[in-house]
Amino acid sequence: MIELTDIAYVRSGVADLATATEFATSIVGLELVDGGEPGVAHLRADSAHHRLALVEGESGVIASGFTVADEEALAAAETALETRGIRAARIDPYGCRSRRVRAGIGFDDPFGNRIELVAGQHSLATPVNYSRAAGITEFGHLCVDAPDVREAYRFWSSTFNARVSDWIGDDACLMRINPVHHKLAVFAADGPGLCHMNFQVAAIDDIFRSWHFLVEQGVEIEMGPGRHPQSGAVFLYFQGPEGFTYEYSYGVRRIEDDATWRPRVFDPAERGSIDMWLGPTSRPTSQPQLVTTSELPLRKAT
Ligand SMILES: CC(C)C(=O)/C=C/C(C(=O)O)=C(/O)C(=O)O
Ligand SMILES: [Fe+2]
Repeated sequence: MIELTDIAYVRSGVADLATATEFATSIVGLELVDGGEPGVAHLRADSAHHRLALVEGESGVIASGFTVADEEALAAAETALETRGIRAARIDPYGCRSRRVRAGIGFDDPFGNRIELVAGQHSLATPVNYSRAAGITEFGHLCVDAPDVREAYRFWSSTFNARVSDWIGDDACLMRINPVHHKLAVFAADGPGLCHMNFQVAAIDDIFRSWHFLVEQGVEIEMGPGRHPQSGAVFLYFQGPEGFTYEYSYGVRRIEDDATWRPRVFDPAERGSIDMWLGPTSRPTSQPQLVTTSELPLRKAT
């Protein structure tokens, strides 16, 4: 069993880096960190060096990153994956520098989502200089796509320390790797992709303040404000450039007593199973998975 200690980052390919970066800063509120790497924008949300890396090139998600404890754990994970017939490749030194990690490996999950495990993710000591007062406190969760959500859960729970917190029928599986209700979700879709990337905000007021701001800016609101009955979080989903969906949420449930938690199965046909406030619901737009890692050639960091 491979122990994931946290979610690390999302790496996304964008055809128009300037527009995607402008959106991630001025609209979402992330800080643009000077990564010293032409063609890559590193966006910070919390103490980690970055949580979102936008890489100029083909449009689509490149990888979803998770941390493991250290380099020994990473080597053990590589062996464990290979034992299961999953070929994991080391991320080269330039790739590690770009990701601000000491070491990492990449592999495809059974549905074609590119997953990276990393050790030694860099932190920054200075407070985050948010580009807009959106109230962001941290990278909350990420959500990938798969055609068979139950099979995806079998993969995540048998390979990693991921446990289901709740199901939305066979449409979604919400998984935890620590007491937070979910750090990883899998949504049903025809193929692999990134359904959305979530940032937690400090207060319910931040959700509603951002809602007005986003509407004023002409941003497409995909869903919300509403409240998910699974995590109890108040949410707002909105669409960034090139089909990248962002979510803000506030008030996610923590499952402190792991042993007694029983996952619930919500019926997606029930009005209210997605939004307890009964607002209009829609499935967030996904960014498709890039089949080839088209971010190459990686340029040498200065
Ligand atoms: C939009 C999906 C179907 C949904 O309802 C997701 C639930 C939650 C939650 O309970 O907080 C998420 O944020 C999520 O899985 O992304
Ligand atoms: Fe979410």
